[in-house]
Amino acid sequence: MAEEAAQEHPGPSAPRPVRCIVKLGGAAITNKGELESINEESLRSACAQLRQAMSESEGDGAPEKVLGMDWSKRHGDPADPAVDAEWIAGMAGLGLDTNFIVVHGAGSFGHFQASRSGVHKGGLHSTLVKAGFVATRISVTSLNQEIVRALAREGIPSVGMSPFTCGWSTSQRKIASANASQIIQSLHAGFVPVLHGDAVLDELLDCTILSGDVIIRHLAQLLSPKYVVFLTDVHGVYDRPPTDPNAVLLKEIEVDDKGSWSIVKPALLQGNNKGVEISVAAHDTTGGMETKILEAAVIARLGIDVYITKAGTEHSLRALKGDVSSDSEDWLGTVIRSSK
Ligand SMILES: Nc1ncnc2c1ncn2[C@@H]1O[C@H](COP(=O)(O)OP(=O)(O)OP(=O)(O)O)[C@@H](O)[C@H]1O
Ligand SMILES: C=C(C)CCOP(=O)(O)O
Repeated sequence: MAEEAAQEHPGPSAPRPVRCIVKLGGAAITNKGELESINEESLRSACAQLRQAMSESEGDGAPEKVLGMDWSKRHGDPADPAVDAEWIAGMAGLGLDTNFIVVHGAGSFGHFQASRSGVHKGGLHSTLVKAGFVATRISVTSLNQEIVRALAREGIPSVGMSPFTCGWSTSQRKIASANASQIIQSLHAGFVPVLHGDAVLDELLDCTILSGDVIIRHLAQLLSPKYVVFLTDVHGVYDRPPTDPNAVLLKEIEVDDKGSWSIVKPALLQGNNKGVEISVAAHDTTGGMETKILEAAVIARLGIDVYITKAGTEHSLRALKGDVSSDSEDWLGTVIRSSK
């Protein structure tokens, strides 16, 4: 099935517009250089900021009591988890606008297994690829479980959803089938769906890796969120890899109706048509920052603003709240928007 055809059947209609689709980038929430290692502080702060962005109360300064929803025993915990049943029974509601979708990347989970076995290139007749497919899914779904638990500890009613088990598939790496009805029903029921980049079946290649960035673009086309946020480990898109001390942060990029993009801010780079220089880690199977920019441009062309910024900063909190206007000089990140 062609990608366009896949988009014609989103399933039941969404009750109200999705407020935000957010990518928790693998580079931010994991230690990318260390196999299967979560950056606990970054994950905790991203989840706390998501809660703040969802909070319906203005806040009188007093810390809100959080209804923790992770009632499972954590590895190494001596005691059973505490469940404050009396307090829960007296609660009127969660006080959260949960109309968000979270998608996370793989970081140091999944990419390593996929690149070692070549899952992204396909060929399930090879035992190595088959084993790598299984290993990639074990790795990335274990990260998904940890992220769902971290969100649940912040009182966010999150539910994990894997593209592979929801029946999503590709054809030559492009989304061919991606039924979103379960996502829409979950939103409708007040849950926050938590998807992730995944290993999926491919009509022509047998299998491939579907990036979280591509999933976000697809969901944005289907559900028209008010804005999209990519949280990662750098402040945004630079004119060259940010490891270069002369790299300049691109603060605003415009996308025209043909999909071509141009730098608006900083003014000194306006009209620069040399493009952006990007480096991608050797074990990255989905194209790194390059994929993100391409997918972000498609989203922006729909008239949906995209914010790319660093997780765990005041700038990420503002982005999650949708509080970034075109004249926000003090906001650090890249805004990608339509020129119209
Ligand atoms: N021109 C550039 N501008 C910004 N970042 C760049 C550029 N070139 C390379 N990078 C690198 O891209 C990385 C972020 O992209 P990456 O795809 O790894 O992010 P992510 O979405 O957080 O991770 P994942 O794909 O694992 O979910 C940064 O660590 C940065 O060093
Ligand atoms: C299983 C894998 C490797 C998913 C990759 O997703 P991404 O990190 O969002 O590109």
